[in-house]
Amino acid sequence: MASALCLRLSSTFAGGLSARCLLNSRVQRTQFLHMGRTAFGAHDAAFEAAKERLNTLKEEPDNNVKLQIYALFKQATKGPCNTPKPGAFDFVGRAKWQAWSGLGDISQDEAQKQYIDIINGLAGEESPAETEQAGEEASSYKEIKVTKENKVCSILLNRPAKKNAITWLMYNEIVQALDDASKDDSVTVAVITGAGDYYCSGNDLGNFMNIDPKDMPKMARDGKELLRRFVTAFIDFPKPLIGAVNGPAVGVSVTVLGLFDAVYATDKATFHTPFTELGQSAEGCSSYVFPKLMGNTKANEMLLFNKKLTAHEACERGLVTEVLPHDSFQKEVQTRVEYVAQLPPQSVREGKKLVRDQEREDLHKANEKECEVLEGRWLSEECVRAIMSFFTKKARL
Ligand SMILES: CCCCC/C=C/CC(=O)SCCNC(=O)CCNC(=O)[C@H](O)C(C)(C)COP(=O)(O)OP(=O)(O)OC[C@H]1O[C@@H](n2cnc3c(N)ncnc32)[C@H](O)[C@@H]1OP(=O)(O)O
Repeated sequence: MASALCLRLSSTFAGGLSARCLLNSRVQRTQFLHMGRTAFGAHDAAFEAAKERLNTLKEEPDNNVKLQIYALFKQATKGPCNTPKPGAFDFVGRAKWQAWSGLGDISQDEAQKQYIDIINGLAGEESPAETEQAGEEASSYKEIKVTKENKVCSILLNRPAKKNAITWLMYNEIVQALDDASKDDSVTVAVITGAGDYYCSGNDLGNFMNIDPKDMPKMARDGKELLRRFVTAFIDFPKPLIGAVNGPAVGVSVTVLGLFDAVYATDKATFHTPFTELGQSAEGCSSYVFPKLMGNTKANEMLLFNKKLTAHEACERGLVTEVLPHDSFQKEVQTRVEYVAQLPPQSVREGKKLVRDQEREDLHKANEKECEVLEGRWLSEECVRAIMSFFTKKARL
């Protein structure tokens, strides 16, 4: 069943690439050349250039972006969707159909324009030379930004356009940054925060797309291993780790907060772990830590029944140390972090170790167990359907 349901949004249907396929035959090319302005739109040259640019992108766009590109290409070249809706189990076909029909009757000209804008935007993102030349520390990180200053290592989740959703790359980068901060003697404290209006929207649901059905079990195994390593990096981080929750937090970004040493939240932050809505299950050691922090019934309210907490509720339940006013959040957090940074580092490390050692083994066991259960969940029909709903814009939290 899992393989029948899994999604494959391969690049061959993503607009420009399918454009190339569409125009492969001589007849099609001739038709294309004779379509002219009325059949297409006022941006023909730029549209052609955008198609070429799409083929030269170094990184494949996210699947939902591919869907958008596909839909706009169809609308620009064929007009409004006029094909029958694919059957219930043709998930990819339905996603494509829904994306195209979702454009309604916007004109071919407008579709061309949006297609060009998206592709030019993607191409622009691939040349971020200006920020690097602005004198910032050279860094190999792509989706987080790490800065070290005055003994503080700051890890910024840096995909604001996607609400800082965590991709496979980003999980790896966070593990790498924590490992580096733990070994760097110039660092006494680490802080994690988010760019833009969100702290983090949790696991990037695109992590589960673009998978060939036969590769689903491997994807689940690899995901389990990556998640295990990710959570382990938090359990064993030896220095003080502080969360600066600058906005809403979702999923795995909430659960691992239970492994931080202090969590400061703006009064605009919310805390949401919608695992069962997504056909998934608890991770980040939350099945162990949350009941200890807040008691079983309150933990269940979050982990099983998906209750979204305000910052004050999260503080009452012990997940947040202190709620700070949004307008002075950065400044207030900085004061607290600077205080921790100048404390005698060995003393703080020994103190943290004493506390963590009380439950370290149990945390590792909880992590193992949670990852095992999740591996099975990712292969379930419930989970695949929930992710599909997200990408076809039927369901947002
Ligand atoms: C190694 C694997 C380990 C796996 C560990 C498992 C972890 C479990 C979890 O973390 S479960 C939580 C998963 N997260 C979600 O379900 C959140 C999904 N997102 C939303 O519901 C909404 O986007 C929102 C409520 C976070 C924000 O809504 P809003 O309307 O304000 O904004 P948009 O929906 O328009 O979002 C802006 C763009 O960001 C993309 N995006 C947001 N969150 C995610 C995400 N988690 N995964 C992928 N993409 C995300 C969204 O698609 C928009 O992109 P677009 O502009 O290109 O459409």
